[in-house]
Amino acid sequence: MPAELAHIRQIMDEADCLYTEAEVEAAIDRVAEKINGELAERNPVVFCVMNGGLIFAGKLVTKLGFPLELSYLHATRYRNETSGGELFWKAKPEISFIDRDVLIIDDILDEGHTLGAIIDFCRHAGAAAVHTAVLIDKEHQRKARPDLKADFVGLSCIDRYIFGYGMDYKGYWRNAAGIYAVKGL
Ligand SMILES: O=P(O)(O)OC[C@H]1O[C@H](OP(=O)(O)OP(=O)(O)O)[C@H](O)[C@@H]1O
Ligand SMILES: Nc1nc2[nH]cnc2c(=O)[nH]1
Repeated sequence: MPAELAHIRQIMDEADCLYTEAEVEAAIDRVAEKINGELAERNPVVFCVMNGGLIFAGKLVTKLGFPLELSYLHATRYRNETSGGELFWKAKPEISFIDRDVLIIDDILDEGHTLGAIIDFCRHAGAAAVHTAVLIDKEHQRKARPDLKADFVGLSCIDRYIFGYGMDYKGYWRNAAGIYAVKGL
């Protein structure tokens, strides 16, 4: 086994489980119920933020009981590292959302640079309203805009580097069926 892959396996072996699969699934159910209550009549355009938003968005939208259009955008600032840098747009939204409600779905609200920039982008591009859903909100005092909260939040977590349910450790373990914190980070 390549040394790098052994390290990736060891990360899982030593990680702390913050939320089990059952706990995350229950949180996704709760978020879906809230969105069904608030957006069912708004005909939103839904954007998954790639890559991390993939699992949460995929699971969430199947629980939304109203017609919606689903697409993606790709903005990244961690680029498989464990600390963030400049936001880089890999793909801007292709579906027009001028004068429409938009729902942005992402995995994690950490410092908030990513979600803030996406919200700004959608507003400047003519969205009527921008709604945001994140699977998990990390609790600390380093938020880029302390007033920026996601409208729909599944879970919250302590200030550690986490992976699973779409979130990666060096590009791996987005597939982990639970949310884990890396030992020592
Ligand atoms: O709140 P912030 O500190 O801005 O961090 C949150 C963002 O970081 C992750 O994306 P990342 O840049 O790692 O790309 P990825 O989705 O491909 O993992 C995550 O998916 C969020 O989009
Ligand atoms: N995988 C992962 N991506 C992030 N992006 C911002 N914070 C995190 C984190 O804790 N884990």
